[in-house]
Amino acid sequence: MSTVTPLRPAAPPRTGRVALLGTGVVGSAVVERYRQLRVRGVPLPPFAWLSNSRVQVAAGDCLETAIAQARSAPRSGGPVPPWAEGESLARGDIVIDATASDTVAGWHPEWLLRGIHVVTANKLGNGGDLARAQAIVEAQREGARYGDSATVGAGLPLLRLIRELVAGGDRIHAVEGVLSGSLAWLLSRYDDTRPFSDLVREARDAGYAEPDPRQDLSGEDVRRKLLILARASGLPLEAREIRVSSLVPDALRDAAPEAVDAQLAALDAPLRERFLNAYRNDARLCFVGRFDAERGASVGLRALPLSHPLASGHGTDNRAAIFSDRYSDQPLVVQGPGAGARVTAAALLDDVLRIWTAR
Ligand SMILES: NC(=O)C1=CN([C@@H]2O[C@H](COP(=O)(O)OP(=O)(O)OC[C@H]3O[C@@H](n4cnc5c(N)ncnc54)[C@H](O)[C@@H]3O)[C@@H](O)[C@H]2O)C=CC1
Ligand SMILES: N[C@@H](CC=O)C(=O)O
Repeated sequence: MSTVTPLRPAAPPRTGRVALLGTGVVGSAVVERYRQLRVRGVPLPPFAWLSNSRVQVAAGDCLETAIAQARSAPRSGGPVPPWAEGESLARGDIVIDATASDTVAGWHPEWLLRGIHVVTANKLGNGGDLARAQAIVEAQREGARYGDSATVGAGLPLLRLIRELVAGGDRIHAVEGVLSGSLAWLLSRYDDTRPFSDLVREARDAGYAEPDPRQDLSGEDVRRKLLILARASGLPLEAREIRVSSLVPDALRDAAPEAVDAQLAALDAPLRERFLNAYRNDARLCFVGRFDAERGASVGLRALPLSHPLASGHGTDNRAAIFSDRYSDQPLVVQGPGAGARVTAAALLDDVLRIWTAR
């Protein structure tokens, strides 16, 4: 009798492509990293197309040409985004959202329901309206996956850690931390030798700030991150339940987008006063977000003693302490760079790879 080694059925060919929305600071870094990873032989899905608010461009053979074409496309005032009318997405595709657009975030649940995986740096998916965040969780039951590592800490393993603790049966009691990379950078650089507003421009040019830096300075960006973390912890928090102390004076808050730069100097005097008060008391200014399952949630500037664990980071470092059943006395602490195009792009492509290689 001959022995026959059973043949393994051939693995079905992989279908699915990647498409990118947003060709700004983060989107451009995604394209750059995608190219580098391909050269190194990392197995990534083929690139179908990329789009911004003006145009949709097929990736073709040269991604650099495609992104240059998209970035130089003239402004279009149409009400419908170009990708909504252009080549569509199909089941198994992975769409990367590198925009700050509420319209795009509104599509996340719809794409998931259609079997399209979503990978996002845009926090308005699960860090905005609670109903949308819940729809995103529901829609994943259909099989498509949601990659949101980039939305908190620019990919630091903080969100993942919370989900793993929850999956292991731990209850999260509180999370407290410095969750804004741009504000961490600003407050670690500010020493009253240059106006605060100058540093804000530098943070914007370095790619740490939001497209509108008022989103950082008002605490709105940290509020979104706190919502994402709280919801991942099982707390269905609404934006209005977080007390936010904004750093933005009224004149800057009310400025039209094109007038923001000219109004940034309104930040200088109040920030100088807060800095000098902290300095005289041997304290350091830190912008801190905290949610507590029992005591509510808040976001704002605090003067912390130099010995405080949250006062120890450098540059864009985020630092977050997780208190849970198993980490009740000594918190679990995560620290590392929490803003910047390169770390964010890496987090997005990590999620793409996780989805692509798990199929
Ligand atoms: N810079 C950072 O360190 C981090 C940024 N993020 C997030 O990444 C996202 C992108 O940030 P940036 O690249 O700095 O912004 P950006 O302003 O440089 O680029 C935004 C892009 O989105 C496009 N866009 C806007 N509306 C669109 C629409 N309806 N359809 C298609 N494209 C549209 C714009 O045309 C532009 O290409 C934001 O949500 C931000 O919060 C997340 C983590 C870290
Ligand atoms: N503007 C954000 C960028 C990352 O989310 C920040 O400053 O942390």
